[in-house]
Amino acid sequence: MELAIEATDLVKRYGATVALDGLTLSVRRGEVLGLLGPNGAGKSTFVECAVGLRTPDAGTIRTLGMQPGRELCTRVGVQLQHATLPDRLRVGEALELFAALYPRTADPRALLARWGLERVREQPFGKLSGGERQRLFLALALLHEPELVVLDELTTGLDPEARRSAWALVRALRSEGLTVVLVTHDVAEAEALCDRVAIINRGQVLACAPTDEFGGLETAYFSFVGEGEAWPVLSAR
Ligand SMILES: Nc1ncnc2c1ncn2[C@@H]1O[C@H](COP(=O)(O)OP(=O)(O)OP(=O)(O)O)[C@@H](O)[C@H]1O
Repeated sequence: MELAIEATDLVKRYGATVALDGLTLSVRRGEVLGLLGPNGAGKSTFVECAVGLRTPDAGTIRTLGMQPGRELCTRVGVQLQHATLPDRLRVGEALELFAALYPRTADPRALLARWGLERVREQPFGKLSGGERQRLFLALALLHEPELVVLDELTTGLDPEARRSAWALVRALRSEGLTVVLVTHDVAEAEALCDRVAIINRGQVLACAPTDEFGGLETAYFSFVGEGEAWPVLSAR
């Protein structure tokens, strides 16, 4: 079976914090793989290592058959959790700017149409809604027609309608044969979109299986991860 990402015994430390603690995980070509785990589990660190934005301290990782690095950037699209753009940059300008970085791209106008961004083409980034920003980052991640796309908390902060349309977009990418790594906190989202799910905690993969084999992902998630810290119950009054 062809693998899009193959990581073995990855370790990544930030000072005293161990973000990845011997993480082993494979992503198959053409699948939507969900990475599910609590805050600080190491999900973002893993995808950053996979696309070459961070270098692991130990272990091995290959993405699309290559050592992650600069050469990967034409083959991988990334929508990162904390991505931002200058407030005054217009949507159309952002696409043109990014298009200039790649030797070959999709037609930016077609992308604007596909992601419902034509109406806000002249809008500066700072004036876009949360959903429009997410769609712009998706369009930018797909501009160079990558083989693998990493979506880190794609739907966080989106209203239910925008979330539904983001889900439809992920399904469309899958049907086009792209490999998608979807980082999420949302069990329902993982259940709805992912072929397989990896449950990650404390820098390790606790379970990785086809989504329907978990027999109720939410129950499985809590049995692997635990209930976590209890939050104080706030009075409604
Ligand atoms: N640049 C950094 N410097 C120091 N510590 C970091 C850095 N990035 C991440 N960490 C720490 O590494 C651990 C893993 O973080 P990471 O962002 O990979 O987790 P995550 O699963 O993506 O979390 P979240 O769901 O909250 O985004 C956390 O303890 C985090 O505080």
